[in-house]
Amino acid sequence: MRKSQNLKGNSTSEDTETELQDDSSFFSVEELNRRLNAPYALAGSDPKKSPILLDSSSPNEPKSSPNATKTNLVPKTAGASRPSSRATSPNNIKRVSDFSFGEIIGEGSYSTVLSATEISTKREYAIKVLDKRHIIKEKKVKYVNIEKEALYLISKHPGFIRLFYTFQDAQNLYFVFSLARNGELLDYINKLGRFNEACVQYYGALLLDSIDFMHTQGVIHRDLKPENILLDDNMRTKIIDFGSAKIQKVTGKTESLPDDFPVNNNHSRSFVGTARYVSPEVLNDKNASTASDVWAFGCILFQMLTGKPPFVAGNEYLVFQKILHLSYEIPVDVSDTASDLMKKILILHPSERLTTEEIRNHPFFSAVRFDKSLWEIAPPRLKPAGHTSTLSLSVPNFVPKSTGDINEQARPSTLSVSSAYPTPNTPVNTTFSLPSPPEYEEMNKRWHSVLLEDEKVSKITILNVSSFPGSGSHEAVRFFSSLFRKKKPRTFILTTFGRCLLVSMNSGGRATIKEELPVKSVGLRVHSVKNSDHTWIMETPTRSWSFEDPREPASTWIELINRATSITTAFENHSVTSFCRSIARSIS
Ligand SMILES: Nc1ncnc2c1ncn2[C@@H]1O[C@H](COP(=O)(O)OP(=O)(O)OP(=O)(O)O)[C@@H](O)[C@H]1O
Repeated sequence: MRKSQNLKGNSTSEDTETELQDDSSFFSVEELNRRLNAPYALAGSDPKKSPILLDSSSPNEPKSSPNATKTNLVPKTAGASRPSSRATSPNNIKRVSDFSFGEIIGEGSYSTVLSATEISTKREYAIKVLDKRHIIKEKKVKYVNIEKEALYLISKHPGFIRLFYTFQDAQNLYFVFSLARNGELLDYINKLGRFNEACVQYYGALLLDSIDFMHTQGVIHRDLKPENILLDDNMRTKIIDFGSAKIQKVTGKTESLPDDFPVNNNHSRSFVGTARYVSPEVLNDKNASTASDVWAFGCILFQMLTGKPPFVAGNEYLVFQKILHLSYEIPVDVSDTASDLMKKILILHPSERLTTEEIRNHPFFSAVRFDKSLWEIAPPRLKPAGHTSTLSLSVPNFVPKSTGDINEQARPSTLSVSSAYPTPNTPVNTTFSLPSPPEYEEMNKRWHSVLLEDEKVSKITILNVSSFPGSGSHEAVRFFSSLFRKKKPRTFILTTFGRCLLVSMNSGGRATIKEELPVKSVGLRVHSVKNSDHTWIMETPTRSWSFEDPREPASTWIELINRATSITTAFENHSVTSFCRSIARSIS
C-alpha cells in the first residue's frame, strides 16, 4: 500500500500497512482501578449489575485470560485481560516516549487530541489522550471500549479515521490515529456560508457511502455532526468519535452490547453530543437505530446546503421542540431535487425515512457512482452557493501538505470564501479600529488608565478564564494535568485598536492590565471546544488560554478575536509603512 510524504519529508500515517497494535490490557476496568488505586465504584460490562469495587488486593481481581488475542480488543468481562495476558508482544506496544508531541489539535469532553510524530519512523499521527481518572469518575470506561471496538470494525473503509495503536501509562489512555490535517467539515461550512450543490453532492456521497458501510458492520454512530467529520490531506471525509456508538454485531455474530447511551428515561435528557442532530425517536425514549444516523445525515446535508442545521433555537429544550414538531424551513433557493431529498429524510417516523440505499438512488445523487471510484475521484473545489464574486483565501491550517503521489488536483491550495469578518490571512481594508458603542463613554473613563491615546473600549465583559503552558512536547504533559483546572472570572476588554486585555480594578479604583493576550502571536490558533458552545481556546506555541462566556457563543468570540488580529496587524503594518514614509520624506 502507498506510503506518502509530507512537506517536512515525514511520512504520514495515512495508508501505511500498520495494523492496529494494542495494549490488550488497555481498558481493563480493574487495571485502571488498580493503577490508580482509586476509591471509585466501577461498573463492569453491565453497569446495571452491582458495581465492582476493586483494589490491588481485591479477591475479585480476575485471573489472566488465556483467550486474550490481538483481535480480542475489548475485554468482554471485567478484567478479562491483565498486563500478564498481553497477546501482543511488549515490543509492539507503544509508549509516550516513542512519540514527539506537537500542537493540541482538538479537544473533546473527555479527551485532548495532539499531533505527534513517531520518533523512529517520522510518521505523523493524531494522538487522543484520555485522562483515566476523569474517564472512571465520569463512568465512561465502557464508551471508551466501544469506541475502540467500533473503530476496529470499520477500519477497512476509507471514510473513517484509522486507529493504529492504543496504549496507556499511569495517568492516561492513548489512541493513535491517522492525522486528518484539514480540520473539521464544520469549519468549511462556516467559512463558506454554504456549499454549492456540486460540493454537497460530493461530500454527501462520501458520507453516505461511509454510513452505509458502518451500518453493514453493525455500528451505529449516534453522534454524527459536522464537527465529527474531518478532512484528510486529499480533502476527503473521515468520520471520527465513536465514543457514543452502539454496536449491534461483534465480529460476525449478533450480540447486543449494553445500550445505555446517556439518554435519561425522564424528560431532562442529557446528550453527549449537540442536540441539533438528535433524531425524534431518541427524543421519544426509543433506541437509536441506523435510521437515527440517517436523520443526522439529513441534518448535515441540510447544513451544507443552507449554512445552518435544520433545527436551531436558543436552547436545547426549544431545539427538541422544533425536532419533535418537524419545524424547519428549506430556503427557496435550494433546488427542488435537494429539497425533495431532505423532506424524505427529515421524517419523524424512522421506518418512513429513506434508507441509505434509497438515498443513493435519489435523483440528487444520480450523477454519483457509489463504488470504490468515489474515493478516487478528485474532490470538487469547495465553493459557496450562489456567490458570483468570491474571495480567494489561503488558509495555512487548511492547506494540504504535499503527499508525493496523490493527485495534485485533489489538493486545492486556496479556498473560496465569502468572508464576513477578515481573518489574519484576508486582505483587510484600511479601517484600523473597531467601533466603540456610545453607551461606553463611562467605561472609557473608568478604564482609561489601561487604554492608549485615542483608544476606546469596544467590548467589555466578564469571562471565565484559565491558562496553561503552551503545546510543546514537555508542556503538553503538564497541560494534561491542568485540563480540568478551574476557570476564574476575569474582566476582559477588547479595545478599538484590537487589543485584548485581561484587567482588574483595585480597591482604590485604579485599573491595571493583568495580561494582554497575544492576538498577533505567530502560530496563534483560536478554536472552539467540542460540545461546549460557549468555550473557546486561544493557543500559542508557548501558552494557551481557555475562555468561557455563558452569555455569548464561542463562534462570536472567535470572530472577534480574528478581527482583533486583523486590526492589530493592519494597524502595525500601517504604522510601519507611515513611519518608513516619514523617514523617507525626512531624508529626501
Ligand atoms: N485524527 C485526527 N486528526 C485531526 N484532528 C483530530 C483527529 N481526531 C480528533 N481530532 C480533533 O480533536 C477533536 C476531538 O476529538 P474527538 O471528537 O475524538 O474527542 P472526544 O473526546 O471523543 O469528543 P466528544 O466530546 O465529542 O466525545 C475533534 O473534533 C477534531 O477536531
